[in-house]
Amino acid sequence: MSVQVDSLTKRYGKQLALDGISFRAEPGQVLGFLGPNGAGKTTTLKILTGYLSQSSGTASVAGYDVTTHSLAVRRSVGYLPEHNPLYKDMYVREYLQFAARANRVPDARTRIATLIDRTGLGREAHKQIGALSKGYRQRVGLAQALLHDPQVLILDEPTSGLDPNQLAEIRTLIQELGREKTVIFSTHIMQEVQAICDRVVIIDRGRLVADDPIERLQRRMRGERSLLVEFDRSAEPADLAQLDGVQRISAGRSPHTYRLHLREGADIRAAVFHFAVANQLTLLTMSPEELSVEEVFRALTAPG
Ligand SMILES: Nc1ncnc2c1ncn2[C@@H]1O[C@H](COP(=O)(O)OP(=O)(O)OP(=O)(O)O)[C@@H](O)[C@H]1O
Repeated sequence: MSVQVDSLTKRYGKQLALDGISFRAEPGQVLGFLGPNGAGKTTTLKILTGYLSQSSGTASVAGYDVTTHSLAVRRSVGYLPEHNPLYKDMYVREYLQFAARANRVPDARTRIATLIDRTGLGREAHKQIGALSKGYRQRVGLAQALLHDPQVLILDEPTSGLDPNQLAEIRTLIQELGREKTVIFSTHIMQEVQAICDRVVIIDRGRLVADDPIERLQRRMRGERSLLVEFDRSAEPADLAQLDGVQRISAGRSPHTYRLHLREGADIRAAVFHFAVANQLTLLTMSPEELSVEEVFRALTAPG
């Protein structure tokens, strides 16, 4: 197991920012670390990279405890912080050479050339960092995080503020990196998690609310599955609610459209058809709806 977190808590003065979270991440996996603003994502990632100490609980990276073996942890982990601090007046190549020296990266020249290519920095590599767009600065941060070829890559909101093209490229890169390394990245963009993660950990107000493979998370919420039906005329919602397997009814967006919220495993398609015939209605649409990861996330992290 390359990342192991057990009952981690963190207090900032009186505030409990992390309230006993535990999770694991394995090599060859992209783990999405999801949560609304202030959930505790950055706090967790800083503890994992040895930049912050926990109040209680344990965490280890590549088999090294973050408290007792922080140097070995830093050697095993590549970290892209949320506000990627770069020296703006340095040139890209110069900056990476400087970072490589600081980390005693062997054969730095070749390594830097490989990473400039890998992170798509080629066209911009001759520029000063201050002259780069946000997306290219993120690439410099990624290249830096990868310099010492770490087993574990920890990226704090690596895609925030990128345009759609840059977003697609960085996501592809993260996915590729996930094949060889353990990648943990934080985001509050649900579609991103759906697009590139194998697994998702969701935290909310310092507590873990889900830790599942993407498909399992969706399956877990299937108790809330619904069927959208549309007739040519109004139906009586109270009669529809009588159908076996229906938990409740809500109105659809267009007239004569109803959303039937179903019990887990219920299949009521035939019953809806018979209902239409018995009530002399014409059935125009019948479509099953499944919750997206976004809806699952909202359901799990709703205030209150
Ligand atoms: N240095 C600090 N001192 C006091 N409170 C802090 C400190 N850092 C974070 N917090 C608080 O701890 C909680 C968790 O913050 P954290 O930055 O880990 O959340 P996050 O999930 O990364 O949020 P975001 O998505 O907004 O970046 C927040 O309520 C925040 O205000």
